Amino acid sequence: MTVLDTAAGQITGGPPAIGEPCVLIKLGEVVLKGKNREVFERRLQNNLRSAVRDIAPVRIWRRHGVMVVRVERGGGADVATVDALARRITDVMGIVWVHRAWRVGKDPDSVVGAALELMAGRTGSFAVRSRRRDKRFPLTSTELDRLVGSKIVEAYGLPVKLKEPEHTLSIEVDRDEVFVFTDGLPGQGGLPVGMSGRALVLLSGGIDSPVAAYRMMRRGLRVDYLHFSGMPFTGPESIYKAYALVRELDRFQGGSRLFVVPFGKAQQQIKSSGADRLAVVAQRRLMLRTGEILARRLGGLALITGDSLGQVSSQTLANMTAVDDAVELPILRPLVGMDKVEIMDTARRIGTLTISELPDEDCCTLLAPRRAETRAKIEDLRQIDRRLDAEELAEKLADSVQEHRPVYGEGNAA
Ligand SMILES: Nc1ncnc2c1ncn2[C@@H]1O[C@H](COP(=O)(O)OP(=O)(O)OP(=O)(O)O)[C@@H](O)[C@H]1O
Repeated sequence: MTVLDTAAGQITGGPPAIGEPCVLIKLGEVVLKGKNREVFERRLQNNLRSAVRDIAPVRIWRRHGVMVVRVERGGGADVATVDALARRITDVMGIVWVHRAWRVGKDPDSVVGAALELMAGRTGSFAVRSRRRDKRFPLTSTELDRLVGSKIVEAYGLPVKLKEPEHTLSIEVDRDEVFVFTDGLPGQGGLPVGMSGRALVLLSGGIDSPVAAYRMMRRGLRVDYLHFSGMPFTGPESIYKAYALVRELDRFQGGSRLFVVPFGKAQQQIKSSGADRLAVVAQRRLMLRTGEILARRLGGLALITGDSLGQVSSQTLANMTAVDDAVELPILRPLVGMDKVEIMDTARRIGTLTISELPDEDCCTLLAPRRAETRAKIEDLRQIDRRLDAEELAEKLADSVQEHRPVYGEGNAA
């Protein structure tokens, strides 16, 4: 266990001398939820507990607009564990800032000890900002700022800069304790996963659909994933990619499920139905029909795709409308107004870009016509569907689905 020797500001062995390391969380839109706030916070607390389950058992407290995550008594509240908790919590949706903090007693020495530990190893200017909610504390906020500031200068020689410092050390004096923390890590924002219900993501091996999944989880949807492979006419590479993508995305919700449908034979049927220039849109309609059946079985309320208006010929407004016509569930397209560069930036940040860029034999290349239709007519597509008996075909495809659990565990939302 690591702890601090307050006088020297050094980490040494033994039980904590100055207080308890913990994590402070600033909530995002949850705070705007009025009467529903209670429900949102409960959901967030459940998600937090599940997300950190393999690091440490935790207790979560609400205090003055923040949440405090503390390791359960006997759970090993050392600095390294709490650092790991803070990093993991940055992936839990619904949180704006995550601070590794010290919860200390209401005496100036403990506050100084915590401040020295948090500032150890830093370079650049700093400022101390104290807030005193309990006026019985022996120092005013200005006196506390000065005391802690001078100890940091003495220990580490860092320059004080009150305007736009590189580091801000915050001290909050509450009724029973004091919290000391630094700038912290940005969270994902948004709403807690599970708050908005459940939906099914159509996940190709490409760049866009993983970003679409991320954006909808961030709006509180818990998602399942559906991938169509070209099997038996392609290799399993696209499935491996989908698997790797789901593993990466799982850190935002936990317990993700991937459903895979071998789609090669259905594509052959589309080809021989004479769909020609309409083949890509007809195929997309069949994918969504299949997705709708599966989503209903899973309790999903919507389908999610990575379409972005005008990005490829199948994503014109006319073609999207023609796809919508095949299903009753709403199709959510969170990327519809985003540029490719913006989508790629997000993919890079959430860690899916390098996986999406790996080569694979996409199922959809099997069907690419020489010139794809950009203004598909719904009546023509309905005719193709009748020739295919699309309703029954979609049922068969949904029955042929194979379920995978790329990450084991129960997930962090109900
Ligand atoms: N093989 C597939 N399995 C599951 N969904 C798919 C598949 N192919 C396409 N989709 C869905 O249809 C959307 C549009 O696919 P399309 O191939 O036209 O565009 P894209 O820009 O290449 O998308 P992506 O980058 O997600 O592959 C995808 O974002 C995805 O939601």
